[in-house]
Amino acid sequence: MRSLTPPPGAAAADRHPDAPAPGTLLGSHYRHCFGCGSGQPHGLHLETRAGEGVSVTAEFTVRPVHQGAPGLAHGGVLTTALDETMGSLGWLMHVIAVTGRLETDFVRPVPVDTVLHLSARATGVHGRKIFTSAEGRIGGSGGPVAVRAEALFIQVKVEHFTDNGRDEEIQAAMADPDQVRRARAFEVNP
Ligand SMILES: CCCCC/C=C\C/C=C\C/C=C\C/C=C/CCCC(=O)SCCNC(=O)CCNC(=O)[C@H](O)C(C)(C)COP(=O)(O)OP(=O)(O)OC[C@H]1O[C@@H](n2cnc3c(N)ncnc32)[C@H](O)[C@@H]1OP(=O)(O)O
Repeated sequence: MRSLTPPPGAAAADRHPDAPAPGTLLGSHYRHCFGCGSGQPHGLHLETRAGEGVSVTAEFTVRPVHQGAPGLAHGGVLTTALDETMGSLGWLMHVIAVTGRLETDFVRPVPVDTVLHLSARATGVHGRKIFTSAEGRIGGSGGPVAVRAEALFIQVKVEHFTDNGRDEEIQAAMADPDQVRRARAFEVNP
C-alpha cells in the first residue's frame, strides 16, 4: 500500500504570496461541484475558509439526505467532505490538484444535524505530489474528533479536465467568465 506520509526529502508546502488572507472564504471552484457548488441541490455546499500557512477550515452540517444508518451520517459522505476540504488547499498554493489516494478513519458516529468542524493542512510536497491531512470535530473546533483523513493530491494541468471531462460541461465552463477567472486563480490558462 502506498504511503500517505511525505517521504524523506519532501518540502514544506508553500503558501502562494497572492493566497487569500487567513479568514477569507475561498468560494466554490466550480458551481456544479458536489462538494462546494451552489448549483448542486443535493451537494454538500461546503464553504471553506483560508487559515494560516497552507491550512483551511470548513463547517459541514449533516442533513437527513446524508444518512447511511438511521439518524447517522453516511461514511462516504463524510469522506467527501474531508476530500473537498483537503482539495481546497490548492487555492492557497495556486495549483490544480486532484485526489490520487485518500484514507479515512471513522472515530465516532456522526448524528444528523451535527455541525462537523473540518480542518485540513498540507503536510508536504514532493514533485507533483501534495500530502494532506484533515479532521472533523463535533460541536466546535475543540470538540471530539469524529473523522480523520490523510490524502495524496497530484498536481495536474488544466488539460486533465479539458481532455477528460464531458464536452457539454467543458464548453459551458470555458464560456463562463467566472469559471475562467477561478481557473486563472490557480494560474492556469484555460
Ligand atoms: C475550463 C475548465 C476549467 C476547469 C478547472 C477549473 C478549476 C479546477 C480547479 C481545481 C479543481 C480541483 C480540486 C478542488 C477541490 C476539490 C476536492 C475534490 C477533488 C477530487 O475529488 S478530484 C477527483 C478524483 N480524482 C481523480 O479523478 C483522479 C484520477 N486519476 C488520474 O487522473 C491520474 O491517476 C493522476 C492524475 C492522479 C495521476 O496520473 P499521472 O499520469 O498524471 O501521474 P503519475 O501516475 O505519473 O503519478 C505521479 C506521481 O504520483 C504517484 N501516484 C499517482 N497516483 C497515486 C495513487 N493513487 N496513490 C499513490 N501515489 C500515486 C505516482 O506514484 C507518482 O509518484 P512519483 O513521482 O514519486 O513516481
